[in-house]
Order: sequence, then structure tokens, then C-alpha cells
Amino acid sequence: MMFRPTPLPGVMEVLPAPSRDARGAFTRLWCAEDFAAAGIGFRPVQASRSDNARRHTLRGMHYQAAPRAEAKLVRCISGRVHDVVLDLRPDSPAHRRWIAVTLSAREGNALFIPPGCAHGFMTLTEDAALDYLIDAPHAPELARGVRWDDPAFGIAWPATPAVMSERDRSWPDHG
Ligand SMILES: Cc1cn([C@H]2C[C@H](O)[C@@H](COP(=O)(O)OP(=O)(O)O[C@H]3O[C@H](C)C(=O)[C@H](O)[C@H]3O)O2)c(=O)[nH]c1=O
Repeated sequence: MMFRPTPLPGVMEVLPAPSRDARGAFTRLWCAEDFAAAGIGFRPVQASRSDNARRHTLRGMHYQAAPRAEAKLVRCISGRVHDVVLDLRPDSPAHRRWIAVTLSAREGNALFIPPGCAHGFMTLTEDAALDYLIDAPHAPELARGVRWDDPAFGIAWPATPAVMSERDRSWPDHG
């Protein structure tokens, strides 16, 4: 696997390096040693999947607060998504900046998102699915969010959301 830095410190695009032969391919999706060699200490404790039937479904922007702030490795396994990471780390030189990366099942690219960054996506196809590896147990009482259209951040999205949760619709302005 190859690690491609982004403008947000510690947020890395992870590109697959399939080993191909006459049978097909074998692709390492996560490896503690490869991540450590890239300077990322990441030990998942949860693997989850997000299924989204409709195009332009929006989920996010979410993060989990301390003491269970989470790092996650997010990969599109069906269709394509416009994936967004927002840096909310007060000490980050990219504080309040966001990036967008297209994740697709065809490319198999993933995003590593460190603690303190909010994550969200808008699906670009029907039946888009994402796999997550997360390094903290789910703690609903520590769930926090930023609204997709919060004027404080000006996140660019490819379309108006077709469907989102009421929770995501009503996160307060960040100020
Ligand atoms: C987030 C999460 C949820 N759940 C359970 C709790 C609920 O019963 C159900 C749906 O949860 P929620 O509506 O919070 O899921 P999303 O709105 O897709 O949230 C996710 O979407 C954004 C884009 C993310 O990056 C996060 O991983 C996560 O916040 O899954 C779990 O069991 N573990 C988890 O880590």
C-alpha cells in the first residue's frame, strides 16, 4: 500500500498495491507494520460498513469527542463517494480547513482520518457502500457533528443532499 499525504496533517490517502497473478489479486487493506512505517500508529477495534441506496445521500460531518476520539480508515467498497475531512484540531496548522477526495470501489483508495477531524461523505452513485476500521469503541454520548452547509467552513459538495438524517440536518452553527 502507498500513503499519499493531504493538505491536512496526518490525513493520508491510502492507495492499494494489489499483488496480481493468473488467479486475480490479493490486496493488503490494513497492516500495523506498514502504517507504523508511514508514521501512523493505528490499531482498529471496530470494523463497520455503511450502505447507502440513493445517489447524493449525505452522512456527516461526524467525530467522536474525547476520551474516545477515534481515528478511522474509510474505504469505498461499492460505487463512488465525495469524501470530506474537516480539521477541527485547535493546534493544527490546517485548523478549520477541509479536503475532499473521491473514494471509489474501482480505485480501492481509502482515507486515514486521525482523531480531531470530522468526517462525512456524499454518495455519487446509487448503492454506495463504505467500510470503516475504527480505533475506538462506539460511544453515542460522545458523538459530535458539524452541519454539511455550516457557513463557518464553506465545504463544497457536488449536489444538494437527497437524503440525510434529521441529526445531520440540525447540527448547530459552529461559529
Ligand atoms: C458511528 C457508529 C454507529 N454505530 C451504530 C449506532 C446506530 O445504531 C447505527 C447508525 O449510527 P449513525 O446514524 O450514527 O451512523 P452514521 O450517521 O452513518 O455515522 C457515521 O457517519 C460518518 C460519516 C462517520 O464517519 C462516522 O463513522 C459515523 O458517525 O450504527 C455503531 O455501532 N458504531 C459506530 O461507530
